[in-house]
Amino acid sequence: MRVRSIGFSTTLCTYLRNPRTLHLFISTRRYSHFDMSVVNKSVHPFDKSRLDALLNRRFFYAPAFEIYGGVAGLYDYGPPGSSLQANIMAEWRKHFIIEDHMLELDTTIMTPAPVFETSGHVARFADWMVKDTKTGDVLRADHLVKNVLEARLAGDREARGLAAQPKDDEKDKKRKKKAKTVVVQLADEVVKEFESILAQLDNYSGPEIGELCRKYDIRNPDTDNEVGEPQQFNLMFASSIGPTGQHPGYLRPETAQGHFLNFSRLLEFNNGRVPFASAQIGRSFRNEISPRAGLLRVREFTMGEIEHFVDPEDKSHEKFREVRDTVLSLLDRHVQVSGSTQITQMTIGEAVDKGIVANETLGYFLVRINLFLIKIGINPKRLRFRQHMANEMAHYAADCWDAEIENATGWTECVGCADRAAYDLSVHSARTGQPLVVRQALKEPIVTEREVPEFNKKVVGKTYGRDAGLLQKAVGEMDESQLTKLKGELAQGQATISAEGKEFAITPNLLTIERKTFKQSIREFTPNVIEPSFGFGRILYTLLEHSFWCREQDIERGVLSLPPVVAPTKVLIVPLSAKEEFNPLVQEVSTKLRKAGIFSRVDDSNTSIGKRYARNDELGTPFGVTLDFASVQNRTMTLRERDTTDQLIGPIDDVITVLTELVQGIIDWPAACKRLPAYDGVQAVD
Ligand SMILES: Nc1ncnc2c1ncn2[C@@H]1O[C@H](COP(=O)(O)OP(=O)(O)OP(=O)(O)O)[C@@H](O)[C@H]1O
Repeated sequence: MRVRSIGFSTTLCTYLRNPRTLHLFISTRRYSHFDMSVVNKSVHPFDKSRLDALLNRRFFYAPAFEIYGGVAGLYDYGPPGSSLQANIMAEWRKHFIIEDHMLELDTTIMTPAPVFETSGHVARFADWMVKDTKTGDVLRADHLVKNVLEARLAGDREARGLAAQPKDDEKDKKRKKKAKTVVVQLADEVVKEFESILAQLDNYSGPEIGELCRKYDIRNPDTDNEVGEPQQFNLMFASSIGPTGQHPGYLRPETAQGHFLNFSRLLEFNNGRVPFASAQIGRSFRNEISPRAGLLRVREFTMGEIEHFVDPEDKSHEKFREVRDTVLSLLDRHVQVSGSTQITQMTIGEAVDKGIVANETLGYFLVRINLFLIKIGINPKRLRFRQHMANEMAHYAADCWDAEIENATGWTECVGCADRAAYDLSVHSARTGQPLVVRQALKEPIVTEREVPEFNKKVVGKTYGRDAGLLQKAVGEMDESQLTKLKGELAQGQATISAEGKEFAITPNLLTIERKTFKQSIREFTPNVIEPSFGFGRILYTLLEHSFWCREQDIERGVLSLPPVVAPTKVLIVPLSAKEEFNPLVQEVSTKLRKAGIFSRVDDSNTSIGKRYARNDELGTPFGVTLDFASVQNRTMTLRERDTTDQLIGPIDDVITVLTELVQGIIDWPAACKRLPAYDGVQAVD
């Protein structure tokens, strides 16, 4: 056994030469000033089929009900997928709920129909679909246009000899397959038109999409048949509650309504004060039209939603100062409407000051979302915030931004962040008669004066009989200046009022108008809601894509460079031999790691150590410790880092201390290399 000690800079160089570890290194906050342009030049270009095979082989997830033939858009997660999702959600709870003292909820999935009638989901939670005119196959209208136009642009690029950039290869291959790309050169104006349509496709209404299909002869790529007019399809799964079937209900398509319906209780819990936020992780269901994109579009998925309730007259955020200087990649609506997808790098402070992002609270959440995604391992170079265009946004929303992450299928919305104004609370309050409002004691009471009309009811009734109500209504609707004028006329003895074609003569014994003083010490208002809404399945899948690479020397050796914070297993314990004398040591290390709160697994399978590590590289296990004969004699063990395959060695307890700090994110690998000597003894491990 040979022990070699190397300096920090040598280790750091090895670490930085590897594009994957360089990415991890840079994405930690401490090194965020590094130039990211060198990242993602992986030796082997990304191959989605290899990743899919790995995820299937290692049972990250698989089609549900597979042995019955499966159902599109329904997936089961296996052991590593479940752990990965659980770890992402645990980090989400820490990053959002605990950091900002949010009030956590767990509300029901089954929801009575009146709730979704009131929220507008029954009428409007729909996508546009088109039917193949001959086979009746159903396609989502906007996705059809997107796929066909993108395929034509890919065909044009090929015809012009502009071989797609390596980065686009995967996308182009997929599109060609999906939309039967033919290599045809398009006129320059047509290319511009297509690019402009694609940049703002979300802005088109159903009938407008129908026009696009006719104008550009967009057909079903599977059959080459024409498609019919777009029709709306409601995405909610309908059900009924109770044995009589008389109480219709729906499986919720988002968790948000559960927050709004509990608003009064939450407000009371928060001592009657806003701002505050509620948060919930839970399942949602959407009957997607044609889910064919793996975890990116499914019919049942887990969401994390935050509803931040804020005073509509003050949407500042007390922690905005802390995040002002954070630079985000923004794609605002004006850029998209001009047909471009050019991203602007801008600090959130500047974006809010210039009115590009509507308010500080929305800006604060965009930064927090950005931080969270980078922390769990999303590549910041492939993350942008896209603002909704006017038609894309709900009519009541004040502003809306999507965190989009680039993957092999293009840019995909993974988090929506909307300012929903007062819409939800107002409609539920109007329907139920329950006041969903904040009552705020004013520091200084507001004193106002105004003219108040008072009828002598007996006299009015006697004089005008049934028309008395008409007269009272007309006076009641008068504004301040009309009342002042009427008061002046009455002071002269008599006045005349017209209402609905009738004339009423009035005298001071019938109506008096007096100036009165009013003191208001309570302000009542419906709070506005800022809503960040996360889909964990989409985040998990894009994270797997961003983490996947193959070793330079062997394309068959896939690695998932998941950061320790989310990796399903943090440490692999590898006894070099199955001999019984190793057992007490394996037990000891395993117990010590468990006590340190580190999830580890023992791999004592009867296979070579290299194969055991390779298997765990595919599972994203960031660290491995090897126990060999020297360990039994000297109580030392080696520590291997997944991405560099570098190894260190030290006394068992020292290695566990360093490991604990690595897993908790207190130190990174280069720092660990300063704490323990390098080991290059038994090279067979790789
Ligand atoms: N069918 C789905 N499958 C997986 N995740 C989804 C699905 N629909 C929505 N999500 C997730 O829930 C989040 C919030 O939902 P939201 O209603 O804003 O999505 P959406 O605008 O309907 O998405 P899309 O336009 O892609 O259908 C999304 O950002 C996404 O992460």
